[in-house]
Amino acid sequence: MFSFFKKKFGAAPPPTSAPEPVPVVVPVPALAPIPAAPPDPVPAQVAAAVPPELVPVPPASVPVERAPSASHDAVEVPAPVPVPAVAPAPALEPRRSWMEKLRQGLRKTSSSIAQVFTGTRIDDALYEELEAALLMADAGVKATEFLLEDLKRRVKETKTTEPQAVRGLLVESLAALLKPLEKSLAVGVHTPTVMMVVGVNGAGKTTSIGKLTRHLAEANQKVLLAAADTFRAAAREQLSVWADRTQVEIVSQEGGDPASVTFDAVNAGRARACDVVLADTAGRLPTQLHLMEELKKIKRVITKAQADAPHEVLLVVDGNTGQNALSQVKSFDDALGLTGLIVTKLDGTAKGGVLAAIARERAIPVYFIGVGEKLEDLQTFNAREFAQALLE
Ligand SMILES: Nc1nc2c(ncn2[C@@H]2O[C@H](COP(=O)(O)OP(=O)(O)OP(=O)(O)O)[C@@H](O)[C@H]2O)c(=O)[nH]1
Repeated sequence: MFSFFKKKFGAAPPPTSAPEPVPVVVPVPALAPIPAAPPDPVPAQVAAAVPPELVPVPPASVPVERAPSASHDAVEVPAPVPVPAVAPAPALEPRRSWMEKLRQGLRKTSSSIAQVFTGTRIDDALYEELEAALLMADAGVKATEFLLEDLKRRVKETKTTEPQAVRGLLVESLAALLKPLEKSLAVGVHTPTVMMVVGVNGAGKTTSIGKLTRHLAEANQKVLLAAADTFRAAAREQLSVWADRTQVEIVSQEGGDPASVTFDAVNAGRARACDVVLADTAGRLPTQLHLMEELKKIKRVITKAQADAPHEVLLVVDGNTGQNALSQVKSFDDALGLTGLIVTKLDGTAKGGVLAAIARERAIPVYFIGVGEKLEDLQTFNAREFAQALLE
């Protein structure tokens, strides 16, 4: 069973519309393995509709896991004791296969960097080659400068003399640079947690929402999807397919105002006691100012439906676009105030260095990275794993 975030309740929330934020979130930093078999028996018609790589899940009405709670009208609510999340048994095999996928996906980026360390001496030529390789990998000037400085310091401090050992030190430098991007997506503090997902056309928004919904449903979260891409029928259909597969509800409307669809969805999510409302928006370029205004309107309207929402504004970026992805991060962040990123399509890219550029120039948490179209190809971001996959 997946549990990359877990809710722990110290007490049941009061039945009013302004609940105290009693729930404590204990995020688990890494994804547990994908189960090889469905955890529960599922109706035949559901099983038949699900493609082989997906495991059917029980309906979304599965009760949310809550700790035994105090009485509703108890005046003194004991402070919730932060209970360590029940970490899944170390799932070495699946995580290892994820590392293999990541390594494979980043091979185009990593092979040119690996070349740098094939010589016998640590000299200016090595650092110059490394600089060129990092720039070619779209790490950007600032991150490249930072990494070179940091690496030279480590080489000096450790009195390293072997080029291959320098490679190991670069893993340390890169892992340290990327570390601030590492953060778990948490749900459970707000009911529902409202997430708005934005990005340019084809970045992988709908696919990522589908995968994320699946992970959430697996963690017994009741999810409602808002198809706020009201222009493209195919986008709504694509989201409906994911909703069917994951047995979650969807609010969708043909040709309507995306803000009003989202407003209805958030209200429905509140009325139906959903844990998460995920709004898929239409793809747009940051230069299409009227469409960026539309996104701002969707965000404002979400706040009207639920005063403290949206809790997450997630940008999905195509990692294969390198420095372009960085400029998207900056533009969408300036317009909307992003809370997290999902970086897709890191499979087969020569531009995997872009995460370093993001870390150095606009360090917005990367909740997930994607290396393919299958469910298991979207996983939590781990700085050290990424650095190792890229450089070792
Ligand atoms: N190789 C690869 N393909 C991916 C990944 N994530 C998504 N895709 C594919 O990218 C294509 C576009 O994905 P969508 O989810 O439709 O993108 P979108 O951002 O919702 O697109 P619009 O609705 O047009 O804005 C699909 O064919 C996905 O299967 C990934 O990590 N790797």
